[in-house]
Amino acid sequence: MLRRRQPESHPHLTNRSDLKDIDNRDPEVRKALAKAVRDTCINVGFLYVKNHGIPEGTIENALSASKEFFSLPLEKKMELDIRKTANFKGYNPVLSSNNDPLNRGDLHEGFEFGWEELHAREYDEKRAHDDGVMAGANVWPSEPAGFREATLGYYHAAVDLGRKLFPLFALALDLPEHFFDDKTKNSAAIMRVLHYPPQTGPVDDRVIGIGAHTDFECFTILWQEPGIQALQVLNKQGRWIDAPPIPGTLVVNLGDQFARWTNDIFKSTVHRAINRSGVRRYSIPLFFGTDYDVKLEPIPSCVSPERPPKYDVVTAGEYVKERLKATYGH
Ligand SMILES: O=C(O)CCC(=O)C(=O)O
Ligand SMILES: [Fe+2]
Repeated sequence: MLRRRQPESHPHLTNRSDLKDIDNRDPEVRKALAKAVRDTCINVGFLYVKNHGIPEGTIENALSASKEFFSLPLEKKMELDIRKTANFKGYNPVLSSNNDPLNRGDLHEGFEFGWEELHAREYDEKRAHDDGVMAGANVWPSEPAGFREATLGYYHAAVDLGRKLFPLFALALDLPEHFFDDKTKNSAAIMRVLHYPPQTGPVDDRVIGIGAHTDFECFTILWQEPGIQALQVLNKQGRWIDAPPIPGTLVVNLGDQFARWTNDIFKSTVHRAINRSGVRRYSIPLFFGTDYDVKLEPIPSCVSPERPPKYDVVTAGEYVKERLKATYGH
């Protein structure tokens, strides 16, 4: 396993974790893995994972389905306009979202959905209740054929990975490894497939692929298209550091819910993406939160007289919904 190598002094992020031991129950092995993750969570909040267990074919299927979807005429895609749903599911066209309030819009289009069984299409009442302000079904396009199955296939594989990462983060916080189990029963995970058209012409710093932001949930698992540099991370010195795609790896970055759970001990890292490659770029982030009805209360060991609670307590659903409203403007 490679250890952190001071990303501040590197043009590229280098933090990597090898997840080949993620299913190993040996407490010493798990402690070592958690220790490596801990350092990164506290100092950088962004790492690459290899041996993540999501099959290449699953990634390829989701990617080719989303490429086909994005190549449909705009009117067709707009039938599923994300602004038609109260729970922010569906399609957002180029420039319809704005992640950085100082910017003029994000130069990407996306399609967003949440938990759903592959074979039981009915939305069950219990979930609708537990999801509180975020309750509501997914919406799906009628074409391309197989879009739902291909994207949900990736979703479920990534959720399996996410479920294995929560215990690792708990260990990294010196908590019992099942600390998050009762807070993550419903997989409040949102997946987006994203398309960034190439950005050409005069540079306007206020119109980029996705403006500077932190993610809203606990952590994000991000697949980015190989061979295209676009993603950047803001380091402690306020400099943008490239986070290029590394074949065979996924990016895992921490978000605001973990910052809230840990009273800012875990870092919610500011990042952005700019596609000046001259070709289309695709990416697939999957955001893992605690269940929507769960309150984001600081973990007791992260609070002390010297470190008083930094955030108001809200439920995960209220927090995510507020941020989505600010991003999509409804
Ligand atoms: O496309 C990327 O590389 C980043 C996407 C992202 O930051 C997001 O959707 O929150
Ligand atoms: Fe993000």
